[in-house]
Amino acid sequence: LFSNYLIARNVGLPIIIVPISPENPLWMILARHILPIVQYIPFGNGYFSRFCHVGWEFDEKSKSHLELGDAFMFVTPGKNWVYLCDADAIGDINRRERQGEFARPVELLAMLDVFGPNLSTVHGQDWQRQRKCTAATFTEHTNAVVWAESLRQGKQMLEYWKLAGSAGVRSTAKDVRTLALDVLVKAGFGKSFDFEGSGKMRKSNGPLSYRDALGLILHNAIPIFALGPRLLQRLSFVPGLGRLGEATVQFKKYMVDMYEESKQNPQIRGAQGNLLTSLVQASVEDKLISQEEVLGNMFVFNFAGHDTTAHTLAYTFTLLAAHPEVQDWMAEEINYVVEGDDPLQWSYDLFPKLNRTLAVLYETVRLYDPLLSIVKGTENQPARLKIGEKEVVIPAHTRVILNLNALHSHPRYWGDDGLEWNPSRWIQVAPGDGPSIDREQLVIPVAKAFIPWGEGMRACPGKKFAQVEHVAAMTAIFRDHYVVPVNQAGENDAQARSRVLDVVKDTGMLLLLQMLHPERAALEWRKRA
Ligand code: HEM
Repeated sequence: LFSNYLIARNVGLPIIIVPISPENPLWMILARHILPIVQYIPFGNGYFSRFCHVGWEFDEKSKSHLELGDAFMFVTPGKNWVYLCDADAIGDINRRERQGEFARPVELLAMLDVFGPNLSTVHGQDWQRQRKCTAATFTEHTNAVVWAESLRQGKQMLEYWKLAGSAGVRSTAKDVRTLALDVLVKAGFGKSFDFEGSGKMRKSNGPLSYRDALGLILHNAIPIFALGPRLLQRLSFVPGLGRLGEATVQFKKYMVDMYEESKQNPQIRGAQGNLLTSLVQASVEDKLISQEEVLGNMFVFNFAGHDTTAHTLAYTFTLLAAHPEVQDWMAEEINYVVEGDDPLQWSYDLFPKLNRTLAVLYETVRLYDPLLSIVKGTENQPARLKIGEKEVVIPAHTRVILNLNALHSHPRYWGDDGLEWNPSRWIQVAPGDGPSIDREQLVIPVAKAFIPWGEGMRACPGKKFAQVEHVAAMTAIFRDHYVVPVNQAGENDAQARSRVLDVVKDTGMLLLLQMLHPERAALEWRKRA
C-alpha cells in the first residue's frame, strides 16, 4: 500500500486510500454486510464506507467526480486505480487500445474461461483471430432472427403475466431472464423453445435440457466461477452444488454434441448462419480456432448476452410501471408504426422506425448501465493522458476505470436533470411537413458521453442484438397493453408508483448491476381500451 501511495503521489491526481483491494473476492462478498456497521466507526473522512464496496459508482453517480475532479486515484494494496469521467480522455483511451495502450486487463475476466479461452479473455493476435471468427454471428441475418424470436417470446411472456390478474406479477426479473435465454439459444444455436414462466414447475431430476443446463449455469455464475466445474463436481454431495455440477457437465456435453453434429453436416452449416455454425466453420474448415475456443465462445456469448439484456429489460418494465406517461408516449409510436394484430407478422424492417422505443432503452442503460464501468489499464509502460487541460502520466501497472455511471449522468453532459429517467431527451423533431411523429429522430445528446456498449476495438459486438431484442419485446407487449403497480392497502396510485421507484433505486452490483429485490414490485398487466 505504501509503495503504491508513493507511486500515486507523483501523478498529481487526488488520492483516496482504499485499504482493501476492490479485487479481493472475500471483501467483494462481505463488504455489503460489513459496511453498514463500519460507517458508524469514527475514523477516516468517510471515504472508506463511501468508496470501499462493489457498486459504489451507482450510489455516487457523478458526485465524487464533481467533488474530486474528472480523474482521481484509488491507492489499494493491490494496484492503483484511476477513475475517469472525462469524455475526451475516455475516447482517447478507447482509441489507443488499438495501438496496444490501455488494454483491457484480461486477467480480471479469467473466470470466464470455465469452458475454454474466449473473446472476452484473450488479447493481441488471439483476440483478433477470435473476433474474426465470431464476427459472422452479428449480422443483420442474426438480428432479424433476434427480432422475430423476441416478438414471439414477448407475446408469450405477456400471456403468462396476464394470468396473474389484479394480484400482479412479482417475477418480472426472473421471467425476462427466461426470455433473454430463449432468444440467445435461438439466435446462437438455432434451437427454439416456448416461453415458460417462472411459476411453472420445472423437472427437479432427470437429465437437464440444453436450455435448463445453461439457465442453471447463468443463474449461478458466481459459485461456478469461484469453484470451477471440476471442484463443483467433487462437491456434488453439498446440497445445491450437485445439480450445478451436473449442469456444467451436461452443458459441455451438449456443446460438444452440437459441435460434432455441425462438424459432420456441412449442409447444416450452410443453411443456418448462427454463432455455432460460424464457429464450427472457423474451426473445421478454416482451422482458425480450436474446439476448446469454440466451446469457450459458445459459453461467453451466452454469458455476456444474458444478464446484460435481462436486467435491462427488468429495469425498463419496472420504470415504465412507475411512468404511465412514458408508456403512453411509447405505445403511441408502436401503434403508429406496426400494423396487424399478430406480432409474429411484424417485419424486422420496422425496427429503425421505433425511435421512441429505442430511446426508452437508451435512457435505461444510461442510468442503469449493467456494467457500471469499463476497466482498462497500463501494462509494463507508463502512458501519458490528457485530462481536461492537464496532462498526467499514468504509471505502469495501473487500472484505468472508465466510470460509465458518472459519465452518463454528469451535469456537464446531461444538464441538471441528468439523474431523471426521461426517454424523450433522445428524440428531436426535424423541421418539415406532415405528422411530427414521422419527423422524429433519435439523437444522442452528447455522443462521446454515452458509451454503455463501450467503443473502440473491444466495443460490445452484441450492441445491436441487445437493441433489437429490447425493442421487439417492448413492441410485442405495449402495443395493446399497459402495466400498473399493484397498490398496497391504503395506498393511492401516486404512492404505489413512488414505492416502485424505490424498488428500482434499491439497486446493487452483484455480477452486474441489478435490482436487489425486484419481487417487491407487483405489476399488473391490463389491455388498453
Ligand atoms: C444491454 C446489453 C449489453 C450491454 C450494456 C453490453 C455492454 C458491453 C460492454 C461495455 C462491453 C465491453 C466493452 C469494452 O471493454 O470496451 C461488452 C463486451 C462484450 N459483449 Fe456486450 N453488452 C450487452 C449485450 C451483449 C449481447 C446481447 C451479447 C451477445 C449476444 C454481448 C456480447 C459481448 C461480448 C462477446 C463482449 C466481449 C467483446 C470483446 O472483448 O471483444 N453483449 N459488452
